[in-house]
Amino acid sequence: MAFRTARNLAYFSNYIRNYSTNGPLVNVTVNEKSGFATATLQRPSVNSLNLELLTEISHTLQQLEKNKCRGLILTSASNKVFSAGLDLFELHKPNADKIKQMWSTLQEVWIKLYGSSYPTVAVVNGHAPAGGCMLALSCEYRVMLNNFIIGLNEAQIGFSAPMWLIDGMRNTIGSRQAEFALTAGTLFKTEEALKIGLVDEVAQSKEEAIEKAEKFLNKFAKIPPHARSMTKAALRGANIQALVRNKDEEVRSYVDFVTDSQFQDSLGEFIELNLKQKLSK
Ligand SMILES: CC/C=C\CCC/C=C/C(=O)SCCNC(=O)CCNC(=O)[C@H](O)C(C)(C)COP(=O)(O)OP(=O)(O)OC[C@H]1O[C@@H](n2cnc3c(N)ncnc32)[C@H](O)[C@@H]1OP(=O)(O)O
Repeated sequence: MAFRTARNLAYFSNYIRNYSTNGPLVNVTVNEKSGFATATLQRPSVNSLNLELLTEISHTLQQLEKNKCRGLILTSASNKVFSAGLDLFELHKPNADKIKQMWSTLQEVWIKLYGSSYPTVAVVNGHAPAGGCMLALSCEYRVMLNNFIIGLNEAQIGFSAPMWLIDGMRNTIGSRQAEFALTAGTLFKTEEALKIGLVDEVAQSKEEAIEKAEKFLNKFAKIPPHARSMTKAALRGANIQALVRNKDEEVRSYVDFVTDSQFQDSLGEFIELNLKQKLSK
């Protein structure tokens, strides 16, 4: 067991509380009874993933792994947006070095979350396009609130989701649905997402969603943690290894792609059409 004594659990809780004070963009709390951690993304206003937020998520996941977390609930402080995906303003006319770091940190986040030894649930309490959907897909279970959207809309913005993310979508909703969804860049409403299996349960409130998430995590209470994590690694390891082998090459091609004028034009159009905040000319 990860926490054999109440003292261990108390130490872990304090550790996480202390750690959380250092992270303004991700707040981590631990339920002392269950030992489950809740990581709440809180970058105003839509948790768009810039380098700072990605770095903090990556660091949080590393700390949770180190401290033998018993289960993670990933959610948002906003009651409208879980995460709006990559920060589109940072992708526009970018500094190549920063984009390089951003992409490489995004890969790290996926590797750590998708490959975590502990069980994970996304409480999707708001919209989750693109990178927001990626975070949810990396978890083992998704509980979503009604009247929001989720999906991989990269095609609409002018690029393709990377292979590891396509595989995650395929594993979750099946090849045929994934092909339809990815080529059209479909964003699904909560009920539609439930129907195709992109989310596992729907909840009417965040409290209900957290209850459902805890119920999922509690399913593993009697399963030896090492057996659970070995099985997860066996199921997910090949996808992770494929990215690890190709990490640097993918960063290089992503930087080339994003800095190209054709992508910049289509990104500019997407921002002008879809976001309230406009580009400074
Ligand atoms: C080769 C590369 C391969 C793969 C990459 C794969 C990984 C991931 C890629 C991505 O994540 S790309 C990002 C895609 N994101 C989107 O398409 C989301 C766009 N945003 C929206 O659709 C909506 O804003 C919303 C998230 C549904 C929320 O709608 P709502 O009406 O509630 O809010 P509003 O539109 O008014 O936005 C509030 C505020 O937030 C700013 N905003 C929104 N999204 C982003 C974003 N992605 N990046 C930066 N900023 C964003 C928006 O401009 C508003 O700002 P303001 O308050 O200052 O006006």
